[in-house]
Formats: sequence, C-alpha cells, structure tokens
Amino acid sequence: MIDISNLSLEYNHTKTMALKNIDFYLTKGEMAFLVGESGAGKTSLINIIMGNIKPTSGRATVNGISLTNRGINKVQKVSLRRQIGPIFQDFKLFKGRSVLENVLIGLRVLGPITEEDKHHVIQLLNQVGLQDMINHKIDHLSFGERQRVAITRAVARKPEIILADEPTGNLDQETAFNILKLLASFKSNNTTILITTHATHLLKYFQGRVITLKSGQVSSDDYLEKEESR
Ligand SMILES: Nc1ncnc2c1ncn2[C@@H]1O[C@H](COP(=O)(O)OP(=O)(O)OP(=O)(O)O)[C@@H](O)[C@H]1O
Repeated sequence: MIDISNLSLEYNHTKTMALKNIDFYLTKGEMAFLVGESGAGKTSLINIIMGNIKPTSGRATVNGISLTNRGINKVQKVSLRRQIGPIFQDFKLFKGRSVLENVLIGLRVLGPITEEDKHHVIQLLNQVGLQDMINHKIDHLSFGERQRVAITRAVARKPEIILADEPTGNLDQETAFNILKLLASFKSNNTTILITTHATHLLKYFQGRVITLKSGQVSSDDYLEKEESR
C-alpha cells in the first residue's frame, strides 16, 4: 500500500538532507505512528507520499503509483489525491464557512454531492461529537473542534489512506488522546493510516507500528502492543 524504498530528499536551495535512505512498508489497513524530534523529517516524508514534493532519489509507491524524482503526471496526481485523506498541521479549513460546508467542500472535488453523501457526513459529525455544531462557522470553534472537522473532512471521502501530520499539536493531553483514538477507529474500515506525532507518551494506549525518524533516517521500526487501557 505504502512502499518506501531507499528514499532520500535533499532540499536543493539549503542543501539540507532531510531524508536519507528510508525504507518501510505499510500494508492495507495498517496503522503507523511516525515519530521523531523536530526536524527529523516527518513532514517531508508525508509531503512526498502526498505527491507534493519529489524525492531526490529512491522511490515511494503509494497504492501502485510510483513517486520518484521524475515526478508524476496529472492523471496520477488526481488519482493520488482521491486515494489520500490528508489532515494538515494548519487544518486548511475555510473561514466564514460552516462545519458542514467545510466537510462537503472536501467531497465536492470528487463529484456532485448527493443526499446520501450529506447523510454520511452528518453521521460522521455525530461520531466525532460535533452534531450540535454542524451549522457553526469554523471561526467560532476551538482548536480541538477544528481538528475534528479536519478529520471528518478527510475521512468523509472514504480514502484508502489517511495521512495526518501532527494532529495532536497544540492540544491538551485529553483532547490529543481523543483525536488519536478517533483516527485509530478508522482502521476498522481497512484504511491505511500514517500519523506523525510528538505525543509519544500517549502511544502506549494504542496498538500499531511506531516508526522513529532520527536526522532523516529510520532509527527504529517497532510493533507496539497496547500497554494500558484508558
Ligand atoms: N522547504 C524546506 N526547505 C529547506 N529545508 C527544509 C524545508 N522543509 C523542511 N526543511 C528541513 O528539513 C528537515 C526536516 O524537516 P521536517 O519539517 O520534515 O521535520 P519534522 O520532523 O516534520 O519536524 P517538526 O516535528 O518540527 O514538524 C529540517 O532540517 C528542516 O529544517
């Protein structure tokens, strides 16, 4: 599903080697946390998988689409976008629009919105606890609530892959835990999930892979058994 092979990235203008010979494989339905200190290369790797930046060498194959330094064509780019539900560090939500509109905008890129789509979105907003805020403007929501809207928008598209870049940033411990739990719950749909996070103290409550990056390299790749319930 996500196959990273001998992947390296150098930012040309600064000569920063952000990623060095990265290798790992995520199968369909697998969940992995990507951890590491600030500057370790997590966002760079996510950006390559999303097709936003090209690797300098090596290959990332995402659901059959091969991402190399040669780049991808428009058709492949559209296909990649359809398969990935991205959750960005800064959410990329639309101010002045309601919670419902923000989620529907994410679906509109895939085609006309049907009544069934709307029904599904409202069900998801219930699931993430935003049922009473459906018509509230994004501007009036708390940080954690916005994060839940961003997650709903990503999963409403029924993506094959969820990529979440630091979804726990700037959240208190309880909200961060709830966000990770929410993301982990989509594993049951056979969705492949890759989450970057600094909240390593919360990972003991989850079961899944933990891939650690250190100075652009994979320093460990472990399978985590759930240690504690909460
Ligand atoms: N656009 C860019 N141009 C040049 N260098 C960059 C760029 N983006 C990131 N870098 C550098 O690449 C390295 C990896 O950065 P990256 O943002 O991928 O790390 P990160 O692990 O996501 O960090 P954080 O946890 O702080 O978000 C860092 O040394 C960073 O300074």
